[in-house]
Amino acid sequence: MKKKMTITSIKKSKGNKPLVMVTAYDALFARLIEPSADIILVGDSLNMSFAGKSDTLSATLEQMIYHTNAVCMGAENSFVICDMPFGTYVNKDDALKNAIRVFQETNADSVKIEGGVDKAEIVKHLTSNGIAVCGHIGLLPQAFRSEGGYKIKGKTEEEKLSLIEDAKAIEKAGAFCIVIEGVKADVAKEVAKSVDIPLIGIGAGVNVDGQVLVFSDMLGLFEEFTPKFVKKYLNGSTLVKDAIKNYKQEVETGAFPQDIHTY
Ligand SMILES: Nc1nc(=O)c2c([nH]1)NC[C@@H]1CN(c3ccc(C(=O)N[C@@H](CCC(=O)O)C(=O)O)cc3)CN21
Ligand SMILES: CC(C)C(=O)C(=O)O
Ligand SMILES: [Mg+2]
Repeated sequence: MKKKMTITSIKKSKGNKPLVMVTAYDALFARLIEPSADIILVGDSLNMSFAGKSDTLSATLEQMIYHTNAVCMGAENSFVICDMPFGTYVNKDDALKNAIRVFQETNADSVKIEGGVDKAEIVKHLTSNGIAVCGHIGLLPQAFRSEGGYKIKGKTEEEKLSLIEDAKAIEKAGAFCIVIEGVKADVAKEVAKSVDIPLIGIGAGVNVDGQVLVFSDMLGLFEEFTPKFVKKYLNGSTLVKDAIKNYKQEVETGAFPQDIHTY
């Protein structure tokens, strides 16, 4: 059986072994992902990939708690991180109240918060009250509407310096790791070198301390869009559609059910 990672072992992995993070939204997939993943992220991307919405902004705390419970049921030996959804950490009191709900109502090991220098005080308030926090810097999906799209970061010297400041501020606030999303690879490499906690990349190149992908993207199940950073390790949608088509044919021709499926 797999040994569950801890805050300490995750921190120690920096410079030793890349961390493997995958999202999951339910017990079924969490169980399939658990053997290979170091960390399972219950991402608010579930609002798109599970609930069919066009961005993450309308995900609710109740939804995140529901899905986190399902994931924890399927992956009892995995370190589980629950994304704090949009609007649930606008100030430190709200953030703590809502993160405590996640800790009391699920078995999550940590929460994730989007933002850098501007969120450092909130991160500090959570970590000093017993909530382990994973940061998230660079492209922030919850800023989709305010920024008018998903914008790759680190394209200017100014952006590079501000990413380094973000990482340092989140580290100083007590976070044990940081997701860095949609950042030029050479810049992400420098950001990773500027802190002692692991930086887990998504669309941030290979010179970081780990990688995260959305499971439905990497399994080729999500057809709405495919960011450049996604590699499809399975032709999921083709396999599923072909299987259902096969079932349809067998139902319509009477080839299914056979004797072995019949009482
Ligand atoms: N299924 C899924 N996968 C994800 O990776 C993901 C979600 N959902 N939902 C939340 C956010 C949104 N993410 C996204 C979505 C789109 C792009 C995208 O279209 N990127 C463009 C580049 C944009 C630019 O150049 O500024 C691309 O071509 O990759 C990136 C990240 C990452 N997250
Ligand atoms: C893309 C990952 C890092 C995420 O935040 C999510 O799945 O919601
Ligand atoms: Mg997210």
